[in-house]
Amino acid sequence: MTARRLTGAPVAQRLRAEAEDNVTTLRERGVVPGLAVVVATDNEATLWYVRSIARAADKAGVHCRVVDLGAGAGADQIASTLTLLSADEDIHGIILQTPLPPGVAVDELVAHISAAKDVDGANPLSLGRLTVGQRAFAPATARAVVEILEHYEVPLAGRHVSVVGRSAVVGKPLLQLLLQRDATVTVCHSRSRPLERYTSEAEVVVAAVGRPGLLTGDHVQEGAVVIDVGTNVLDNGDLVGDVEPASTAEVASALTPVPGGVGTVTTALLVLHTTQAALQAGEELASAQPSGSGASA
Ligand SMILES: NC(=O)C1=CN([C@@H]2O[C@H](COP(=O)(O)OP(=O)(O)OC[C@H]3O[C@@H](n4cnc5c(N)ncnc54)[C@H](OP(=O)(O)O)[C@@H]3O)[C@@H](O)[C@H]2O)C=CC1
Ligand SMILES: Nc1nc(=O)c2c([nH]1)NC[C@@H]1CN(c3ccc(C(=O)N[C@@H](CCC(=O)O)C(=O)O)cc3)C=[N+]21
Repeated sequence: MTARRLTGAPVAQRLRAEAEDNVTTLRERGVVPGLAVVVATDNEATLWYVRSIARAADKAGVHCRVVDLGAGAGADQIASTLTLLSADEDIHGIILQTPLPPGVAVDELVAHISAAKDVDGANPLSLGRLTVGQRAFAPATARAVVEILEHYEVPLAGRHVSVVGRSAVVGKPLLQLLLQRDATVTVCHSRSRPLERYTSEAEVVVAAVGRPGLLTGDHVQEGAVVIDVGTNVLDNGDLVGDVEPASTAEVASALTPVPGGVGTVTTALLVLHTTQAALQAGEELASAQPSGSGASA
């Protein structure tokens, strides 16, 4: 079998169109959606990612404010920045980029991002709300996986999905999104041995680990759909996923490429989430300040 390439481009294009519709609606209300990206690192890959978010936002008509606190920023400074942005009316979405300076823990800081502006689902409250089925933004990457599966009409209800990786950014929220769609889900991690025991029984396999070549054709069953979330930069500068494409494509029925797969959709979703947060902020304001006569009934 030669696997079909499930590229992210058509999925991202549809999400961008949705974001542009939202921007048009917002503009009619005199609102320019604003996304703040807080950075405290000089990590090259992160800075590249921040530039690509800023480009995508600009193209969609979303104002992107990069708040670069430098690699020497302390936890207090980052926390107060997030608190200020959470109260800033021009900002509708906030992302805190990792890695953070040594000794600064991300878990406590993300709690300073207001849930309404948490467009990358980083605040533990967002994951909690997602888990019990309340409205919350899922981390863009986790949602990107589901958007790709839905775009290519890969059924999820009643199917077995094996997710490799249990981080709060990908594995855990993805588990919730898949359960919402009635999949049966196995979540694997570094202690799941042998890994193929848990991946070879699944109709859909998602790799989100950060290790080139972790998953091969030997790990998946004939006809499986494989989603590669990994973005690993090799010494020669090449970007590769967690899945060995050649051997996997011989067994799988479909596979997302890296680059050109999940990553492209992730950025589009961050922008879309920001426009959705801006729309929601407007709706909440309207219901909090009733202006018409019927509103007080
Ligand atoms: N395309 C995109 O938009 C994005 C891509 N990524 C990429 O996805 C990858 C994962 O990112 P992230 O979730 O943040 O990474 P983390 O390092 O936070 O988590 C990695 C997970 O993989 C598990 N793991 C490690 N080794 C193995 C192994 N040998 N077998 C099975 N599981 C293993 C870990 O297990 P344990 O919990 O036991 O340690 C952990 O749960 C990275 O390549 C990252 O760059 C991430 C976010 C967005
Ligand atoms: N809390 C958190 N959220 C993240 O979303 C997150 C993170 N942490 N840590 C780091 C990873 C990495 N990541 C990428 C997103 C998009 C591309 C992307 O757009 N890639 C394109 C282009 C790549 C290229 O051409 O170099 C592609 O795959 O086609 C890549 C990588 C988000 N991450």
